[in-house]
Formats: sequence, C-alpha cells, structure tokens
Amino acid sequence: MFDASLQPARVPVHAEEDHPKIKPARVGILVANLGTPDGTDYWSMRRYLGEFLSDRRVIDYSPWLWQPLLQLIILSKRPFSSGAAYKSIWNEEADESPLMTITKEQTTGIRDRMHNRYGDQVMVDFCMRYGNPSTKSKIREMVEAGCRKILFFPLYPHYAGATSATANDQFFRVLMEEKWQPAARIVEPYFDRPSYIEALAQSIERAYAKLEKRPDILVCSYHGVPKRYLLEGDPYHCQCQKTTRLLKERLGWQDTEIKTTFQSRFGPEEWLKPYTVEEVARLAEDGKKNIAVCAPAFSADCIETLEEINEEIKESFEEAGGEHFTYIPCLNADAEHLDALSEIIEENLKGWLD
Ligand SMILES: C=CC1=C(C)c2cc3[nH]c(cc4nc(cc5[nH]c(cc1n2)c(C)c5CCC(=O)O)C(CCC(=O)O)=C4C)c(C)c3C=C
Ligand SMILES: [Fe+2]
Ligand SMILES: [Fe+2]
Repeated sequence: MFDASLQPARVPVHAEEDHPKIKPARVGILVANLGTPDGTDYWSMRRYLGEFLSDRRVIDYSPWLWQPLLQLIILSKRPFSSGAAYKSIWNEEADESPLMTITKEQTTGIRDRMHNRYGDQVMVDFCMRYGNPSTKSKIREMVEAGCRKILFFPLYPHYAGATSATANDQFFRVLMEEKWQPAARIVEPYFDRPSYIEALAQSIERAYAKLEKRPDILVCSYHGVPKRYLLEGDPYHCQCQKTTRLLKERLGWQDTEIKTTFQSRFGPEEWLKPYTVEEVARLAEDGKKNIAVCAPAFSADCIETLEEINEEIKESFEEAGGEHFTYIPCLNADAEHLDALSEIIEENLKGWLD
C-alpha cells in the first residue's frame, strides 16, 4: 500500500544554476617517468633527492634509522656532487634535464599517434613520480577535463618495486582523493614485447652500421637494485636477463657478443652483479679493447646514462686499457620506440575505445 510518509520530502537538492558543468567523457593516457630535479642548485637537488630517497619502495630501511642518516649526512653532501653531475648534462637552452626534454618529446609523439587514432576522445600527458609535474597535478587536470577513465603507463620496460610499483602506488594514492574517481588501468612491463625488442635491436644495428670497426662485445648495462630485493621476490633481475637474451636472439648473435651488467650502486649493500664499472675494466684487461654499451632499462637518456655510463664507466674502461668505447643512446623519441609504446597503449585501451 502506498504510504506517503515513507517518501523523501520533495525538496530540490540544488537549483539548476548551482549544478556543476559535466564535461563530455574522455579517456586519459598518463605516461609516468621517475622524476628529475627542477635545477642543479643545492636546494633543487636536495628537494628532489629527499623525496626520492625517502620512498620506502626505493630504500626500505626503517625510517627511524634511515631518516637521520639521510637528512643529516646524505642530503648535506650528495646534492653538491649530484648537482655537478647534472650540470654536466643539463639542457641549458630549455633549462631542464635531458630526462625532462626527452619525456616531453615522447609525450608529443604518443599524443600525435593517439589523436590520429582516436581524435579528441583521448587526452595524453606525462607526470613524474618525484618532483614536477607531479602525478597529483596531472590526474587533477585529467579529471577536470572530463577523463572518467585513466590508463596509467609507467615508462619502465621492466618491473621493479623501486620504479613501476612506486609509480603505481602514487597513482592509486592520488585517486583516493578524487570525489569522482575515474576508472583506472595500469600498463604492465613490456620488456618482452616483440615491438620493444625490435626497436632496441634496430637501434643497435643502426649504431653498429656507423662504426668503422665492429665492437668486440655489447654490454647491456641495467640500473641495479640491492641483491636483497631479488632474494625477497622482485623479478627485475630476471626480466633484465631475459631482455638481453631476446635481444641476442633477435640480432642472431653468439653468447660471447653480448652480456648483462648492472650499474648505479648506492650505499654499502651488495647490489645485482656484475657491476658495469668493474666489468668494463675486466673486459679491457681481457683484451676486449673495443666495446659498445647500451642501457635497456631506461626509456630515456638521463643522468645515469649520459653521465654515469658515458663519463664514469667510459673512464674506467679507458683506464684499464680500453681503446674504443661507444655509448648507444636509449630509445628516447625514436619512431620505432613511440610506435611500440603506442601499440601497447592501444592494446590496453581495448573495451574502453575500439
Ligand atoms: C638508492 C637506491 C636506488 C634504487 C633502488 C634505484 C633504482 C632504479 N632507478 C631507476 C631509474 C633512474 N634512476 C635515476 C637516478 C637515481 N637513482 C638513484 C637511486 C636509486 N635508483 C639516485 C640517487 C638517483 C639520482 C641521481 C644521483 O644522485 O645519482 C634516474 C635518472 C633521473 C634523471 O633526472 O636523470 C633514472 C631514470 C631504475 C630503472 C631503477 C631500478 C630498476
Ligand atoms: Fe635510480
Ligand atoms: Fe633472475
């Protein structure tokens, strides 16, 4: 039986003119990289390193032990040495780091491809895990622009807790604050995708074709992580080893023509081995005087490749008697790379946009 007393009062919830404007629905594609300092001065470096090195996905020591050491010792010294290293590679014209310049180029290339395919239904942008532009600011912009679905793409070929997982954590943390939370998807690691391996192989073939003498060996130098992370279940080590194997198979090379090493050790713990800086010296001493080095864990050139590999690691090789050192740049904004990344994005958009 109808009982009028059980019905809600017919009070208007809002006047029409108060109603927020609802934008047409779009899909956001947000690519994410690690982050980079805003400048090479002490405070810019300290802000960036402080945020980065306080992330427990990166350094998992108890904050009670780690924070005093970080704040009082490391952050009083490292901003100077890292600032000088960044200064040696800084893009002076744009006043930004190479990682920032290249990430912008990659985003433009992906945006062009996505707009050609889907038109204005998609919005493409990039964010950084640490520093600017922040993940939070970019998700806000996307939600404001009407994105009810967001595809989040950490631009690391391999999974590591210290890279993809922390980027995803930040993405989800930011979504927790949205009143109208968009639907979300994250892109999985792509180190074994044929199109990525193909882009990598072609970049190596192009670099080799320009050299007068074929290098004795190609060193695939991956960013390291503490060995303990592998023992605790992080699959990064295995994904790096597999990348080298797939690359070798695609190039049709022998085992002796290519090898895996790990760089960028930080702190006193043992990291993944062999260490690049030691291995290149060993190669030179063993008579391999002509080597090439590439860095497949990085989607864009950055301090770790332009400064560490092409300056420090090169020096180690030459001091041990090495003669020809060729650094093969990351895939950056190469067309084959952007095609591969766009193919991965399209696949992950299935069911959202077809
Ligand atoms: C201290 C622990 C670190 C872990 C673990 C780590 C893992 C890791 N990092 C990358 C990619 C990049 N790292 C970059 C810089 C960088 N990395 C660390 C430390 C760890 N990284 C530091 C302290 C720095 C800053 C530079 C310095 O002071 O030496 C960058 C470059 C950023 C740029 O602006 O150019 C990238 C990219 C991966 C892929 C990874 C593990 C898989
Ligand atoms: Fe790093
Ligand atoms: Fe492994």
